[in-house]
Amino acid sequence: MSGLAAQRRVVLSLGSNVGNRMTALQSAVDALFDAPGLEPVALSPVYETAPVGGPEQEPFLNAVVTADTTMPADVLLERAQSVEEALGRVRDVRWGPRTLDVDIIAVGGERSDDPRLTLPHPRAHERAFVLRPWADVDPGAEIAGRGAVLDLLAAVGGQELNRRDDLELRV
Ligand SMILES: Nc1ncnc2c1ncn2[C@@H]1O[C@H](COP(=O)(O)OP(=O)(O)OP(=O)(O)O)[C@@H](O)[C@H]1O
Ligand SMILES: Nc1nc2c(c(=O)[nH]1)N=C(CO)CN2
Repeated sequence: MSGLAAQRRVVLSLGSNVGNRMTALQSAVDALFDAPGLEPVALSPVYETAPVGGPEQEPFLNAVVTADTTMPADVLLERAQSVEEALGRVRDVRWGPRTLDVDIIAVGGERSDDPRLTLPHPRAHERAFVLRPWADVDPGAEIAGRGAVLDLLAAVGGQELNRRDDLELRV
């Protein structure tokens, strides 16, 4: 999958529901953009969200980050996973609690069904905690093969989320 790639817009989803959640999100932003290769475009507002799926667990803080890059998608995944590991993420329970989760939602219009990196993210279209902050920073966004983010958001029901205007990510 590696090789030269054109510049394209990438969409990353950040989530935390263990420990100091805001510190985890801000540290993730710092680490993602610390190394060269990823140019920040926008940081969404921060939302407090009820857990979707998995065991009973604490509420999450979620946000979306957009950036431009020429990095191949698999290198981007390595960056995302190394940021998760640096923040102490232990992979145990599926959809369970985590200090930091970095999901790659989209890499331009690329599509992949490789289980190591599925693009667009296979569950993004049904997650208000991804769609709401993404639409905040890019109201015209679309998920390849699924449709407009705002239409998808309107179709998702019953996922509680509250915008936390007292919290702000910075780059
Ligand atoms: N678009 C993607 N973004 C991040 N990881 C992905 C993606 N597609 C496939 N994966 C793979 O999914 C594996 C599990 O990821 P992770 O532990 O973050 O899942 P999760 O956050 O618990 O659940 P979900 O995938 O529903 O968000 C990773 O090892 C990774 O290789
Ligand atoms: N509210 C919320 N729920 C989740 C989240 C998340 O980030 N926020 N992440 C999950 C696995 O990626 C599963 N469920």
